[in-house]
Amino acid sequence: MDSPTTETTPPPPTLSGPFVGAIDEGTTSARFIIFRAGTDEIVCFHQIEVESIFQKEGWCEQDPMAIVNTVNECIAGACKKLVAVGGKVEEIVTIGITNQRESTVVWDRNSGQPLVNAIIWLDNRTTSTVEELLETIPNNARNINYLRPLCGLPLSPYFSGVKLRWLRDNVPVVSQAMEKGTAMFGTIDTWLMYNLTGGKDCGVHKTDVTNASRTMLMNIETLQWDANLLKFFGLPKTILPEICSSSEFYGSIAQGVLQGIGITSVLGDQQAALVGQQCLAKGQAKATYGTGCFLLYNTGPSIVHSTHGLLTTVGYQLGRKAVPFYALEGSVSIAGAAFNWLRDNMNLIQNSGQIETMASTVDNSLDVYFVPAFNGLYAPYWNQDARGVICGLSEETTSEHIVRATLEAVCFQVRDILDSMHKDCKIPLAKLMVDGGMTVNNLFLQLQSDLVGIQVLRAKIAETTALGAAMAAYKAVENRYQMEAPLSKSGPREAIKPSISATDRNLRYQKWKMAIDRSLNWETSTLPQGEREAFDGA
Ligand SMILES: Nc1ncnc2c1ncn2[C@@H]1O[C@H](COP(=O)(O)OP(=O)(O)O)[C@@H](O)[C@H]1O
Ligand SMILES: O=P(O)(O)OC[C@H](O)CO
Repeated sequence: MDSPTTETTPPPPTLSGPFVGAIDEGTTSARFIIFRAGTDEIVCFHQIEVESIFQKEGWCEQDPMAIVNTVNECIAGACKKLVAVGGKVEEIVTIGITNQRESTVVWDRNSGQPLVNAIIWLDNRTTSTVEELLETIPNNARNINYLRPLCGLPLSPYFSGVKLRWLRDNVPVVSQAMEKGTAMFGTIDTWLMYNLTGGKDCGVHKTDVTNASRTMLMNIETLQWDANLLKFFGLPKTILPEICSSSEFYGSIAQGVLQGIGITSVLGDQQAALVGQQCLAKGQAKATYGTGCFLLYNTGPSIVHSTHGLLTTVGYQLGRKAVPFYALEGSVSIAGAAFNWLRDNMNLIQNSGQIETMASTVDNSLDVYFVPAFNGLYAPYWNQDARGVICGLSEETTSEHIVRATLEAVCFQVRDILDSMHKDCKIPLAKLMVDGGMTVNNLFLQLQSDLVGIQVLRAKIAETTALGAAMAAYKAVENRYQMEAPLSKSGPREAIKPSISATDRNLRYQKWKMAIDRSLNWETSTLPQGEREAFDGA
């Protein structure tokens, strides 16, 4: 008789914690990433695209409930993967939130339901609101920098206060709720926090200093809502969340797989990337290239007011009693988004993997310059009437030249910002830390280094934004954690150095400036009298 065989099942894999989770709710996608605590090691993650709704030209909205549902799906998906690789969800010690900034949600205090779709940061329906607000500035000054001493920002459709004012003026359900005291406002961090911690039943209504610094309603010195700013925008204080530091206990998750786990950090995504890149000392800077591109320069505890078109913003405040660190920011609204446009509107590419291949088949852009000012130009121009232009087309121009010119457009916009930073801070940057979706593209990073004449250092991991939120969250629960300590054991960052001459670089930059001139004020430019009559009569 055969002896019975004993079937041995392999023991399940084990992976010990502690772990830290980070929600990164970006403009194009949401993700939940689980890190090994205190390191940049990603254990697993789950990512889902979020749909934008374009109802009218220049408008961009998202469904607030879809944002919450997507984040919950990402959390569930990543936790499932954690278990699959042998980890335990109970070993997630805390989580952090990082988010697309300025995007504005208004909801009802009683039902917890949104009153309107979220107005996304790059929506420019509020151009006329800015015009109306400019009219109210004393002495007919019409100065976009009027509020800068208070909030560090110029008047622009970009910021939440302007979007809220538009909602008050144009959506009766919002203005009525504001009058009755039943409206609640939040940027995406606040909306997520409220829902994750229990919604209408017990959800906390809080934001952090970095997100609040993008509303135009927070005083950049006191870090509190400012009565004069609220009066200027005609908004009631009752709608506003409590402002907290970027690293402290906010509340606990009310239900789902992470029920009971605390949320201990909140940072706007660009500030989170500053932390994730460990730009934690004055004089360090990073650029994140995603939908838009955002360059932040750490100015330490001092507030530097830009006179060259940059924003003054809170970089981070890592604890209730911690000293806040500030940053100068150069914001570019269209970076990777220009490639989405080449794909969806122009059919020039099918996917982002093709960008580098196509652009590499030509030696240069054949003197083509593309200013993708689809919704105006942000820093340093702040010209809401600028529109996109492609200059220098010839019979020889091919799709490849246009794809390459699109990469160069992002690089030139970063040069615009670095020139402003140099003027504001006097010290030129020696190197630039880079991260974000576009930085997988090697040719792009070489062009960036060439066109600015600076060494570019690629981040070790692509998810520096989520990492920054995870670091700030862990700091709130683990006293011994040193954020400045080396995160990665995998050697130094990859450095990309300039390979063209200064003369070549400057000539190309002059051409870029000529293209910028053609793009500025396009929307409000009038035809000369004779031509206008001919046009009207046609
Ligand atoms: N290889 C590439 N070359 C250039 N751009 C790219 C490449 N891969 C992705 N992108 C761009 O990067 C953006 C996505 O980056 P990501 O950091 O995920 O954005 P976000 O945080 O804004 O959601 C998209 O706009 C996409 O067009
Ligand atoms: O979605 P991203 O990464 O392009 O970031 C959006 C910014 O926070 C807008 O200010």
